[in-house]
Amino acid sequence: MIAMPTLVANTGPGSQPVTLGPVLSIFDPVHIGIDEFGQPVRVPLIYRNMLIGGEPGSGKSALLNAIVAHAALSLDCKLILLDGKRVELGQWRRCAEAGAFVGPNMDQARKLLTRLQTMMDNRYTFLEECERRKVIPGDAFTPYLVAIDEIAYFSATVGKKQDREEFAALLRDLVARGRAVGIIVIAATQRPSSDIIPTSLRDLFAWRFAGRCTSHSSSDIVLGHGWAQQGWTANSISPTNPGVGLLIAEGGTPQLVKSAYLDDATCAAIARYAATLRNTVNQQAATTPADPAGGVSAA
Ligand SMILES: Nc1ncnc2c1ncn2[C@@H]1O[C@H](COP(=O)(O)OP(=O)(O)OP(=O)(O)O)[C@@H](O)[C@H]1O
Repeated sequence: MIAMPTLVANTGPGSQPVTLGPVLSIFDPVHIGIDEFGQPVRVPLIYRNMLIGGEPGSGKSALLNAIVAHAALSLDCKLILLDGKRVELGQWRRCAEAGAFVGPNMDQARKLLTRLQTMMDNRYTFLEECERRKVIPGDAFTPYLVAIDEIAYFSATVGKKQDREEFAALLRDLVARGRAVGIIVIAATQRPSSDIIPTSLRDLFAWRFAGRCTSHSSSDIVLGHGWAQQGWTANSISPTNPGVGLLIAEGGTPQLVKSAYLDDATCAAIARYAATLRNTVNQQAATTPADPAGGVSAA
């Protein structure tokens, strides 16, 4: 595991470095909750994607926020946020890249994913020329975490059919090809139906979390066909226990997890702290071009 470094910023020529506080790394496993035995559940997200499904109120946004919190505190990761409701991920707006917080605007969503797709292709060209297969810690390529709450808003609800199809195709391409170049997609949907999550798309997500679902088949749409018949169904989760869900990894068996929960005040406090860290790093990078580390180092 990569150690949690402390960010040290130089405040100007001749001044003493200022310690800002600890930061995380997106190359570290992300704490998403506890298992049935109260043990922490940490999932590696780098080179992977996660699909979060479940009925309204099952705790999807809460899990998404816990993951975004880790990414926001990881200064080796950039944030792209798409949130049709604006308030689910809104607290992280200042941590996102410029222009990379998209609310209920299909046009902006398509343009953002198109830019990401172009960047992904450029990164592959670079890796190919360097005879490498993937990004690594400390690389010139910073990983991106793309959080979407909720997929169906863009892929099935708003805009023209052609635009929705284009959005779905772009998302599929990013999920399919983005992993090696450091693009991590975490997407939530309250409609785990086959028109929103076709098997071909679901199977591209290495991690899948099914919060309480209204039916066995909705649960299977998230986890994979046949799990309900084997007794693993998110339909049996109590509606009075939000945040509980079944987590499955590629090729694994579902595991019961209670997701970590950050209330609004805690989320806001972490977001403010992360935004301050990020601003400091960006300012240092802008004002001290002669220093290859931008005047900021992780010590
Ligand atoms: N892990 C958790 N622990 C405790 N309470 C939780 C947890 N996750 C969610 N909750 C509670 O459940 C409520 C609903 O959660 P959340 O908004 O994440 O659901 P959702 O599935 O995203 O709903 P929607 O689809 O309507 O957006 C939260 O406001 C919170 O009170």
